[in-house]
Amino acid sequence: MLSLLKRVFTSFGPPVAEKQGDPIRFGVLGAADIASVTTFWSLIAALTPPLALITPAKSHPEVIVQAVAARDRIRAEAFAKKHGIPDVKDTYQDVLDDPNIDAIFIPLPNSLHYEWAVRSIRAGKHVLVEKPAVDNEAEAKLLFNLPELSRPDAPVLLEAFHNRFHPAVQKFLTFINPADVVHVHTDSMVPSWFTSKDDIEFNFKLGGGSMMALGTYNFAMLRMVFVDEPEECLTCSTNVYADGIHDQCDYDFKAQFRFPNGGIGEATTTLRGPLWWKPSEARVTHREVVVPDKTLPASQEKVQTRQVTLHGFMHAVLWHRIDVKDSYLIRNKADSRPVKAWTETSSHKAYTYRDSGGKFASAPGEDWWMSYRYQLEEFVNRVKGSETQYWVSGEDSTKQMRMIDMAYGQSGLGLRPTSSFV
Ligand SMILES: NC(=O)C1=CN([C@@H]2O[C@H](COP(=O)(O)OP(=O)(O)OC[C@H]3O[C@@H](n4cnc5c(N)ncnc54)[C@H](OP(=O)(O)O)[C@@H]3O)[C@@H](O)[C@H]2O)C=CC1
Ligand SMILES: O=C1OC[C@@H](O)[C@H](O)[C@H]1O
Repeated sequence: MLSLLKRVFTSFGPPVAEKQGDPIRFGVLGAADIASVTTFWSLIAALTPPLALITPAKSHPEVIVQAVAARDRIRAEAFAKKHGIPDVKDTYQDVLDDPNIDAIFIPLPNSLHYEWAVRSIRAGKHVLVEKPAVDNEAEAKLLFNLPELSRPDAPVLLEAFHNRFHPAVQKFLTFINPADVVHVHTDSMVPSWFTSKDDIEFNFKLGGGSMMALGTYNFAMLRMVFVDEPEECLTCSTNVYADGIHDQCDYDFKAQFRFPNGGIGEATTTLRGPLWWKPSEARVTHREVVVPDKTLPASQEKVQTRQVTLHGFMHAVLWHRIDVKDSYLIRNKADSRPVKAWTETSSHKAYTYRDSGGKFASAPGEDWWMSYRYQLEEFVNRVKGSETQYWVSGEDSTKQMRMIDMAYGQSGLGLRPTSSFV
């Protein structure tokens, strides 16, 4: 308990690193802050820039949050003062036009990601754009194939899929054999008192919907578990506020996808969940496989069925647990009659890559690093031309948007609208 408190406390108030070398100077577009809070969701939303960039930047020796702009300058000034950001600009474009700024963080409503990412890249800036990267696959194809991105000195562009960078998620994947996966259940939620109809998450024009806000994390887990893309969205049922205004924005959904190995991936999310928050969960069931066992007579065989569950795939720094359950059976080959059955279970945690071992074992990190901090580490590595251990490519983000489109297509709510910006 003490170590949990210490870890969480330090993750929100990390030690401040002395800035060194040639730090990357970030500009932030938008200044959502506590002043604009009306619901718990808007509190979380107001925390997006602090969580995703400002806090992680404190402990990173090569990152400075240099400038911010908001639609309202007074609000931007208050935000800058509160977070110790030196420069306030009058407009988002002014941030992009500042030669002192190297990288742009885009925590705007989803429908504005495409436009401001394109503008930033055209201004020669590196870009960290909030998830979902854009509104739909068509936008993703345009954004991630911008000619500026294939030049030798191309800027770095990353969809801020923070949880994927956390060692817990990577460790979880090491227990899975993708070819043998038959079923994956994923769920994520926030309680109903977190949200209100007025949140941007329920505004269709701004790219709202629970699949965009939370479900995309479930979808990414499915894609990572199968190491493949879904062939079809079999079902997608949704609920909406049917009031003539919010009708196209799901406040919850349940979708099922078929993957190329025949396995089924299921995602369910709600922005109007029960009172108590429940950590996100990914539960993977493998098919039965024969395990060689030389101690058995030739007439018998040993089979194993594995289930792997990651509790807390979104906010692993707060708490997570990986449960591995192997069910074994020794049976007669001739008539499948069971001879002996038993179960072996183990639980694992990985707050650092040292803990997780495997191919990323040498990657840096502390147990109090949030997923956002791990993400920032890799973003900086890319910008500096250093090796990255883990990355979410533009191709990956485009496939992610294709999956979201599949689900919205199947749901009948329709794809999120494409930007008119060219
Ligand atoms: N990684 C994370 O932890 C989280 C990520 N997100 C993601 O962050 C992004 C922003 O979502 P969220 O934080 O909920 O958003 P907010 O409602 O807090 O809005 C973010 C900012 O968007 C700006 N904005 C510009 N145009 C508009 C407009 N037309 N309507 C409303 N706002 C506008 C506002 O900036 P200004 O100050 O200039 O007025 C506002 O501060 C989304 O992509 C979401 O998916 C959301 C929650 C958590
Ligand atoms: O995108 C998000 O939305 C919901 C939040 O709980 C979460 O922190 C964030 O990543």
